[in-house]
Amino acid sequence: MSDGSPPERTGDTPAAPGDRPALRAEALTKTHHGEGAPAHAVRGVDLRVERGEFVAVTGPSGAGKSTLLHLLGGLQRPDSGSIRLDGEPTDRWSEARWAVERRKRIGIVFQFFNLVSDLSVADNVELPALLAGQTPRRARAGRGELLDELGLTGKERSMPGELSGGEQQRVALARALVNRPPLLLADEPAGSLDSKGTREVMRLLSRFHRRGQTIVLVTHDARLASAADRVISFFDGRIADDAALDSGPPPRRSGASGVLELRD
Ligand SMILES: Nc1ncnc2c1ncn2[C@@H]1O[C@H](COP(=O)(O)OP(=O)(O)OP(=O)(O)O)[C@@H](O)[C@H]1O
Repeated sequence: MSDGSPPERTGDTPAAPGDRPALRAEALTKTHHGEGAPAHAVRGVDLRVERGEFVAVTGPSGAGKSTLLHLLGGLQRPDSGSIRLDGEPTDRWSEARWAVERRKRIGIVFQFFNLVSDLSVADNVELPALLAGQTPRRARAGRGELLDELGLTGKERSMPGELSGGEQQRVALARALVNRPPLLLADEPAGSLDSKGTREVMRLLSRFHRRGQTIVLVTHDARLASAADRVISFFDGRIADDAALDSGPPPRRSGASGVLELRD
């Protein structure tokens, strides 16, 4: 229909009032054109994530998990398909608009922390808050609260290079969450950590989830995935399985496809 018409009904879900999943992707595709043959990283993915849901996306290397997460966070653009955040279509968002919206409503954490190496811990965490328009006083207060909660009090003036991997990842989490984004996208957030660091990240994600944080987590790690409500198996650019987990560890196999046959 033409522009200006009421929001379209798309996919198999009727557009009921108040029916606003945190995230809705429809028929997403993305092909990377690099040196060699084109990589069909995401091939027609439909995904719905409810508010407050914790979804783990797992699958073999090269399956397209990171690409999917990048699309969901607007870090890459799909070739086709659509993404709605809280029911709002993002298809026409410019890069600048995505940047603004990310600051407000999407926290992103990567495997390699992506901290600014020549800024202190405090500044790394406050920066997104300041960029989002918070007053310095509020940014400082938010930073203090989060660092406290993440067990990093006393590290404010440290530089990232002076911290352990686990500490740096906690700073990255603080930075992703300082604007209290409704949605957290995490790409292998414990990928470079030892088992203690992995446990820490898992505990923190679970804690934020219990408070209502919506989380989409890409991970190879079955332990991390087991903290989620739902595990999506991604294979060859597509969702091969999508299964709810019973709450609380240990996770159980769900059905014949064995979605939790994950190995470290
Ligand atoms: N920027 C890029 N340019 C070219 N090809 C890319 C690019 N990014 C990803 N690819 C290719 O797209 C496919 C999917 O990659 P992606 O990183 O999304 O997979 P993944 O499941 O996250 O893998 P891993 O678990 O190893 O991180 C791979 O074949 C990869 O080589």
